[in-house]
Amino acid sequence: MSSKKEINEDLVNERRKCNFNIQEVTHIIDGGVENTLQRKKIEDVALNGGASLDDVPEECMNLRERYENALRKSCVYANILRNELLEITGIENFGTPVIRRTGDAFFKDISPFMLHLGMFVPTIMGQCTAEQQGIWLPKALDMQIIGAYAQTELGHGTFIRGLETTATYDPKTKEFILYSPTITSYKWWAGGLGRTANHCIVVAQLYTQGKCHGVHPFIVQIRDLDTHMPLPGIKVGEIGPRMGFNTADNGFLGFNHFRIPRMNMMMKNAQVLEDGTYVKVARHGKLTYGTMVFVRVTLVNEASFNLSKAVTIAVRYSAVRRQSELRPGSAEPQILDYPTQQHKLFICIATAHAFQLTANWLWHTFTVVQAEMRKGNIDTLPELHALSSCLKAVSTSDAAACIEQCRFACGGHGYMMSSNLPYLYSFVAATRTYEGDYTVLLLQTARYLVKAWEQAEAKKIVTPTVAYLNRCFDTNEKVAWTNSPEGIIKSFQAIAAGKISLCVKNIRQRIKTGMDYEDAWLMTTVQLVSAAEAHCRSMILDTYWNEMQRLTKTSSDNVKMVLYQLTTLYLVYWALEKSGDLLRYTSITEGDIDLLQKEYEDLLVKIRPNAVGLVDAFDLRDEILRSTLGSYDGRVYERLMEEVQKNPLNKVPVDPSFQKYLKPFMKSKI
Ligand SMILES: CC/C=C\C/C=C\C/C=C\C/C=C\C/C=C\C/C=C\CCC(=O)SCCNC(=O)CCNC(=O)[C@H](O)C(C)(C)COP(=O)(O)OP(=O)(O)OC[C@H]1O[C@@H](n2cnc3c(N)ncnc32)[C@H](O)[C@@H]1OP(=O)(O)O
Ligand SMILES: Cc1cc2nc3c(=O)[nH]c(=O)nc-3n(C[C@H](O)[C@H](O)[C@H](O)COP(=O)(O)OP(=O)(O)OC[C@H]3O[C@@H](n4cnc5c(N)ncnc54)[C@H](O)[C@@H]3O)c2cc1C
Repeated sequence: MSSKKEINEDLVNERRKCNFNIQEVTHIIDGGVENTLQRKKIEDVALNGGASLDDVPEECMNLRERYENALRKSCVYANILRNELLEITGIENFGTPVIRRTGDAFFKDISPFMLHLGMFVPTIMGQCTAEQQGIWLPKALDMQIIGAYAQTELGHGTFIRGLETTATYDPKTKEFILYSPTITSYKWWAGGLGRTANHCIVVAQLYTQGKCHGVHPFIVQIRDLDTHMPLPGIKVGEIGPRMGFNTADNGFLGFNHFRIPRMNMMMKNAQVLEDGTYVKVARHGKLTYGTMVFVRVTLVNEASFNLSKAVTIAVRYSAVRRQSELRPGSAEPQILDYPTQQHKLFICIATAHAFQLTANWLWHTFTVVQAEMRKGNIDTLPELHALSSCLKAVSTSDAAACIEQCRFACGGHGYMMSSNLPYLYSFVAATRTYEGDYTVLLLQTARYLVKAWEQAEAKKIVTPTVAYLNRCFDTNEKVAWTNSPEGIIKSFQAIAAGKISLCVKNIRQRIKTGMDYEDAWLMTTVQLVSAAEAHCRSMILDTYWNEMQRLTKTSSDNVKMVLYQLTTLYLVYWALEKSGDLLRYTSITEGDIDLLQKEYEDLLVKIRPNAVGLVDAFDLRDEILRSTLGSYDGRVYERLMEEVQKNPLNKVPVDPSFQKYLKPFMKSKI
């Protein structure tokens, strides 16, 4: 066991073995040297005070204490945000992943301000007119008002058109009347709504001049700004303990004929004039869903970031942990030396890279589409919706699975809250559901793919992300298998095209048997989800491979080599995972699959000496990792012991409950 200041000897050796320049890889992950410098500057400012601010671990507090503690820290952090960080990032990057990253140093669970920054502010920016932004945005950025995003109801989350809350315009008073007509119409789940927010965005069915115009967003004050009491006509509270997010005060909200001024309707995309006339401004009906698209785009980055934390913890721990013996009497190996452990972990490093590069690419696409829409061109929105839907679904789902694998890789200690792995898992598990459930979003992408297939069939040129359909359309034969990165990507495109084609065929066959289109679609949805997933995987593989090629063009040879190995590992891993599909849609043989397996195992051996270097390259400060198992110095056992001292149960040698329950119980029966 190392002394307090020393770095664990095994980790020292691992770092000595690393044969590439770690900083170079950090710059690639960050998207350039400038970004790394900016990130470090932000981290230095935000974490200047040591960040955690907790004497007792969050997990040792009761629900109320946890909330109060999270709110206390949120105020400290928000002060740094508004007084110092906003100046560094600029308003357009407020709430960027970099800020989100420093936030994690303050909260193991979630800040009650997260939705204010993550959705309330972006919705004001995206859904308000310039005049409305002038009113709300400065107050929101300065946090004079604190908001939530209340869309989901007790009865409906996925099906937004089915929301029941009504906003009825009254031209006499020039107000909207908000009403919750049923128990299922109560807003449910909104983060920050239960105890913290004094305002929220409410998505409600708009009625004017006796007609319903569908769901629209409104900005609503729900609590008095001085007393924080709910305003008359508002019923608000916390929904209760959940798997994670326990400090986010997710809330419920009901309206009893609650009035708001006309101008509180967010009017960028549609307006209600003083006399009650409804005017549609936007050229696309779904622009009111804009905040969701934005958050889905950022969630791909979240998936990568959280996974990079989990795998940093698990790889460092696996270098420190020794277990079993390979031969009788031999020294216990580091568990990282077991190929099965490498199999669990190296794919997680590669996945974090794949999602990071895909997230950067998606963010770029998002900004291009936004710029086009500002010019009045909405043609690229459907493609962005299809892309962000499937990438959000697959990245959050894979990240959750990988984080759980990192926990498995840490054995019993990984189950400790102090490892931070359970927190990471519960956070990322929620991202698979919120902002659009996994299956539901893949089905949105499937709609787009079926249409694209029909266009390809009509010999029309389809959009760039589905361009492979034009190429694959005429191929009746299986695609020729070649074992190369390009060959694997092409094969995945063939799988996607094959699955989409089969879906279209099955839908048409079902219609021929007398089903209407909706039923034929419904009966094909299991295959449609699979087709959308295949399309998404082909895109991730393609983006990861091509972006890594581009980004390493000027890198040193060893960096090129290790990143090539990692990218190839990712491609080969997925080829093996989907070998059934490859057998179906390409000319791959059993012998080829054996070769792939051998290549995969060889790659594990090659990557092994650089494993710790690769996770060090994520450059995650200990304050951000917040893990007894994953710190840079590898003092795992000392930290686990230190944590025990902080446990309130250990403050007295005999717990008072002994006299109260245990002793009488033991004496009660002879
Ligand atoms: C101190 C603080 C510290 C740190 C904080 C700092 C910073 C924080 C920054 C980042 C944090 C990161 C992330 C976290 C942030 C917030 C997230 C937290 C919590 C989650 C909040 C929520 O969950 S909010 C609720 C979200 N709800 C949903 O997502 C609902 C899902 N359902 C839908 O999206 C839709 O209903 C639907 C897509 C399922 C279907 O809609 P609808 O029925 O209306 O449509 P149709 O099926 O009929 O389709 C019609 C056509 O419309 C197209 N369509 C659908 N949606 C869109 C869209 N969004 N854009 C464009 N087009 C769309 C559809 O494809 C159809 O087209 P056709 O051509 O085929 O007809
Ligand atoms: C931690 C957390 C935080 C949240 N924060 C917020 C917030 O701040 N604001 C807010 O408004 N909401 C919030 N939500 C709500 C969240 O957006 C919804 O829970 C989510 O969109 C899923 O909707 P649902 O709960 O209605 O699930 P459901 O739609 O009821 O899904 C249940 C099951 O039915 C399936 N299903 C549903 N529809 C279909 C379909 N058409 N085809 C096939 N299968 C289908 C789903 O795949 C799923 O398996 C939050 C949720 C969580 C868990």
